[in-house]
Amino acid sequence: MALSETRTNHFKNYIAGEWIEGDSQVENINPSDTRDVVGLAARSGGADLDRAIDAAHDAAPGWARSTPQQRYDILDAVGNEIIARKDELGRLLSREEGKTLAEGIGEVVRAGQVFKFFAGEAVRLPGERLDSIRPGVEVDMRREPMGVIGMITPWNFPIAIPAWKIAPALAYGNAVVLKPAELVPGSAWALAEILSRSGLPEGVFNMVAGRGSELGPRMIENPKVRAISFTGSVPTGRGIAAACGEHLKKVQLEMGGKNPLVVLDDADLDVAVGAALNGAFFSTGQRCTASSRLVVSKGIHDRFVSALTEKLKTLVVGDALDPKTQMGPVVDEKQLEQDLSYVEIAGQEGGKLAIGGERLTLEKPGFYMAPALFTETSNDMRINREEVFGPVASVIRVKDYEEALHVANDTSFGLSSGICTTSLKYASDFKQKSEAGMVMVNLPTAGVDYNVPFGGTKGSSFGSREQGRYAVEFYTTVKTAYTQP
Ligand SMILES: NC(=O)C1=CN([C@@H]2O[C@H](COP(=O)(O)OP(=O)(O)OC[C@H]3O[C@@H](n4cnc5c(N)ncnc54)[C@H](OP(=O)(O)O)[C@@H]3O)[C@@H](O)[C@H]2O)C=CC1
Ligand SMILES: O=C(O)CCC(=O)C(=O)O
Repeated sequence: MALSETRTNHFKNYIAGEWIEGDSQVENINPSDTRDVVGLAARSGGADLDRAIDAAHDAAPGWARSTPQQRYDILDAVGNEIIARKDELGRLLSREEGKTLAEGIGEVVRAGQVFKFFAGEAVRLPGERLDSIRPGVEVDMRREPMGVIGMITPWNFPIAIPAWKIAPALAYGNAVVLKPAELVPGSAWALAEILSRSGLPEGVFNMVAGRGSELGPRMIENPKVRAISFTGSVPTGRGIAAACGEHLKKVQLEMGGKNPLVVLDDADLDVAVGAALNGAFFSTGQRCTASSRLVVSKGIHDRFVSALTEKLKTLVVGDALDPKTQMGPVVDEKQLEQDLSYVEIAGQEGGKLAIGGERLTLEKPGFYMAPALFTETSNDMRINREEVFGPVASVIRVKDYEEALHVANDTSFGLSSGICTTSLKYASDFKQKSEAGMVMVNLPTAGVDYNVPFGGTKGSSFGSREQGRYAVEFYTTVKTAYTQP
């Protein structure tokens, strides 16, 4: 089933080893050119979801008994195919989500690397053995699969986020039911299509597309689903956590951020401006790790603002598939309205708009916006408390490192944080005292490695970490076995 840029693609569900139409279909629209329909995607109701969960439940015991070598071979081959097709899959991703082609291809490669990483993890699943407190008794601790894992994924990383949930789940012997975001069904479909030819037994991987508000609660209520992994907004995440609590289901949530990038007087200006530009505006600011608060000390403030403003003046906003584009469109009309409304709110609260913030009308009809930078903001303004999830950043002027640290930590979120400084003392202190799950020194707050843990503190994350070998915690349960030989 090859992808087409000229014919209409049909993004079906994948259930029990078969491609299934949904109850109805929704158009997958290209945000760079709304005349372009990327495909027609299945929209299913509860019956398809129930069948997918049944299929996963039936397949789970067999897959749990598969050998580490079988899992390695399948996951490694999936990773290889994704990487080999990076240009084609990157185009599809950028066409449906709106990040630039370079970012789309980069994300596809990341997804492939994730599969290859977890192929390796499948053959080195750790166990432990301890001496019992009783004479002659042996105690073993083994990690076993959970069973069926339900996954609910967002639109902003349409292939990498499904990949970093699916790959560890399969590596550790679980069966999967994925519900991708309705806005970006193509990339999830392409991944499912690769998995469908990978040699996985029928039912081990299933994908059902449809409205989250309908399928999400139904997935959580189903007793055959043992754990839910979610990435998305805070309100949806909170609802999922509450429902999982009621149904005693293991849950992992990755949600928003209001990530600070601290810039100190002694920072290398080019490094700081580069980190801010990348962290705040690349991927159109649609990253939970985006640097939406730029906390800048007073000695470098004016130089930093002026250099960043100059960069933004020349940032090329346009069609995601045009190689000259440096920032693609916003994902859809609703998100664009949200971004523009925060520009208005920031202005009303006294923020000074240094540049951007308006809707752009370009040659092709799309959801384009000029990247916005606010100055003279304070940390109590809504623009600095609530996640915008678009190309909007604000500068908060502080007097010194101590105030910067305080402002950085004064938030209900705690996903990532960054500091630009040439001082080892401040870098080291910040790494220790920042209340974020991921801390960057002289690097953007966004753009993480696939082989280390990902996640935050406070309102950003809940449950154990994703990615790297720490993912084993969520996707397995520990069995303690006592033996009297
Ligand atoms: N942290 C992150 O990475 C992300 C954060 N966001 C934030 O969320 C805001 C809104 O974006 P949105 O896409 O609506 O985010 P949501 O949290 O609503 O969507 C994320 C996923 O959850 C599903 N979902 C929606 N409602 C429910 C529910 N009641 N139960 C279970 N699953 C559900 C969605 O399905 P479907 O979309 O198919 O209905 C999607 O697959 C953004 O503006 C941004 O601030 C958004 C995306 C990613
Ligand atoms: O910054 C990154 O590399 C990952 C961001 C992410 O996972 C997200 O925005 O959901």
